[in-house]
Amino acid sequence: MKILVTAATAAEIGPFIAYLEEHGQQIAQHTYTLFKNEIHVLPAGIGMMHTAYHVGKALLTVRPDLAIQAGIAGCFHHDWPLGEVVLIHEEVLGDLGVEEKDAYKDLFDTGLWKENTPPFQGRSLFNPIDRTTLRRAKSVTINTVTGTQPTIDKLAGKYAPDIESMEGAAFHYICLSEGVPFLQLRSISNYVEIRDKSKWNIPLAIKNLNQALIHTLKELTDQKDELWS
Ligand SMILES: O=C(O)c1cccc(C(=O)CC[C@H]2O[C@@H](n3cnc4c(=O)[nH]cnc43)[C@H](O)[C@@H]2O)c1
Repeated sequence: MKILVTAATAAEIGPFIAYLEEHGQQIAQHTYTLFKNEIHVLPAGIGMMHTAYHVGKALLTVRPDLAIQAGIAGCFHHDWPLGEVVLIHEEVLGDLGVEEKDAYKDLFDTGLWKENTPPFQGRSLFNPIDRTTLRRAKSVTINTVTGTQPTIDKLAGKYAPDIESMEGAAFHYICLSEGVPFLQLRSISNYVEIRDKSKWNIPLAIKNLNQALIHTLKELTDQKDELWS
């Protein structure tokens, strides 16, 4: 299988790249063989714009059989442990819309976007693949990391998300539009709360994310024939 592995920053998949260098074989720039797969590695940049451009271009040039987005993320639930890796099965957009009086309306509320316009189902971008042992989670994608109580209340009340990232919805949209099977793995580095970066545990989140990524690739290789049936 040809597999594209993308992250916002190289640091998030640093241990995975080190693993590829040690256990795989480099066959071109950013390209390795591992477990009989051809792995293309792509740090795409933070945010939806960079993800849309770089991942979109890679889908068209590499034509992978599977795309994996791996990254750290914020979590809305304080009883989900820092460092847990989850599989995102549903994505929504959290800050694309208009402010009107005291209310926030997204583009579906305004009528500028219509529900169920492909690849949306309702107002969400779902991943039809669901075959890992990881906890499934719903994520909201935003442009500004949430750090105040009114924004937490707005997002939690409107979308009931588990997780927050800055790229996930763009990744789902691109892969669904191009018909490329995909997985989005997110490791919890922090809680979505009033901002205090000293409480984030990025090293733990990155360590667990990369272990889960390697484990997932091994599992996928073993289950290759039944995965897409
Ligand atoms: O400071 C560092 O050492 C460091 C190392 C690796 C990555 C980073 C990042 O800042 C990655 C940005 C990336 O993280 C996602 N993220 C993480 N927490 C949240 C959140 O609470 N809300 C939204 N996004 C979050 C996001 O997808 C960024 O792309 C720093």
